Amino acid sequence: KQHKFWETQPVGQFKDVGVTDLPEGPIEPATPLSEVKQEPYNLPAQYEWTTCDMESDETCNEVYALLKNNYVEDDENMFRFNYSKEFLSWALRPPGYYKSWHIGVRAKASKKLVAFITGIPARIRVRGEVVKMAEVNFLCVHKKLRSKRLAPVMIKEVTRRVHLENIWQAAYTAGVVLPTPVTTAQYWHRSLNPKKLIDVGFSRLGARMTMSRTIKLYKLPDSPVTPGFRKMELRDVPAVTRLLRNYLAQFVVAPDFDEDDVEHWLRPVENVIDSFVVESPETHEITDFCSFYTLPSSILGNQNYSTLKAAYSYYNVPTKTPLLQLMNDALIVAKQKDFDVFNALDVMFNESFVKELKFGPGDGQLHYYLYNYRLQQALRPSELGLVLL
Ligand SMILES: CCCCCCCCCCCCCC(=O)CSCCNC(=O)CCNC(=O)[C@H](O)C(C)(C)COP(=O)(O)OP(=O)(O)OC[C@H]1O[C@@H](n2cnc3c(N)ncnc32)[C@H](O)[C@@H]1OP(=O)(O)O
Ligand SMILES: CCOC(=O)c1cnc2ccc(OC)cc2c1SCCC#N
Repeated sequence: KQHKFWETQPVGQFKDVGVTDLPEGPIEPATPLSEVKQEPYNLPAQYEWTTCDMESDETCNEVYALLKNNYVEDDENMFRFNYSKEFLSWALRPPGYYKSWHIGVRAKASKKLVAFITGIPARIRVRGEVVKMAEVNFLCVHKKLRSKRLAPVMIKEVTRRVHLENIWQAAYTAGVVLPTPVTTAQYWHRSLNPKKLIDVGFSRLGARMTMSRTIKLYKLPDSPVTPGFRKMELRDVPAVTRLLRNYLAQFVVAPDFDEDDVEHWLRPVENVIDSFVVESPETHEITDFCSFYTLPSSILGNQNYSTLKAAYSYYNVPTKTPLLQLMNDALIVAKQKDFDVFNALDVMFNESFVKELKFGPGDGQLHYYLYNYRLQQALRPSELGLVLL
């Protein structure tokens, strides 16, 4: 397969797969800031760059609408991600974020937003090295402007703006295969509202199964079973940071979260992120943690439903409570909050609970990528401790 753009980029190339004497680490060296292209890349004449101020409600609305109508769909065009405005504001404004990395393209005549790409700063540990990276996400070109080679220009422009901040690596995921995945994860889905999932055509009634039997199969208790299971609060940030840093240390690639990161990424935000701790009733020690984020999808072409309410497993840290029990409590609270499905990737130790908790394997895969950083060999998903939004 010809990758005319990606063959020009400092990423693992398919021709190098299997070559093991290449050194692990940056593929190209950092360059002096004076050598970074100072002016934006050229766009086709009728388009212009714009920086999207995600603190502006109006701009947030434009970004929301572009993604709602033009962002990722599954292969059967059954769903399209419908990130909420408050989710986008949360996802794009972590500690130390750069407005200049929220990049849009407008049609000069209509001023309509027609394309988008974002970066946020992150400290990612790769084996023993903590590397400053950009996490690149929300790459989107309006459906009417596809296959015009706009994406490579968007990617080069975000790369240029990241370079201007003296950052030379990036992390990103995609459903498509590009040069060259560091690992490939599989989605797993746990029905919470089986009737709706069958009605939209995602799930099918099992052989010799009635609807009532299916509903009973996925039934969950009304409340969590773990004593001391409660919503995370601001005062839990130091304890959760300790738990999480210790747990993520066992993975080859993982975020290097400090307390400010934990306060932003893991503190509950209604309709965006839900997180829970287990506080021992005896010692009041925080022993476990679990979290999931809210990412609805538009349901394309169904008479009865327009939106799928999906929860996505985020970071979970079991130390005293078995992971199986902790995740079952996460399912219980997700059901309480009226989610239709609970999704998880087979990263970290997620493989250990999916089957027993009645997840089914998805048919989509999520490929993880590093930009300008070579790993000697691909990872198993269980070696990955990174969840991108
Ligand atoms: C040091 C800092 C570095 C920062 C940068 C790091 C890298 C960040 C990389 C970005 C990470 C984003 C992560 C992220 O956002 C999460 S993955 C979600 C991506 N977005 C969507 O799928 C939304 C719906 N699709 C679209 O909007 C368009 O189809 C897009 C815009 C996807 C492509 O627009 P198009 O009109 O369909 O296509 P052309 O413009 O004609 O361009 C074709 C070229 O684009 C390559 N392509 C296609 N999909 C890609 C994808 N998902 N990543 C990277 N490259 C992708 C493709 O291989 C080909 O190159 P090749 O000829 O070499 O094969
Ligand atoms: C019911 C299970 O499927 C999904 O939750 C879902 C929802 N919306 C999507 C939008 C775009 C999309 O494009 C790949 C997939 C979905 C999926 S399956 C993969 C995500 C997970 N888990």
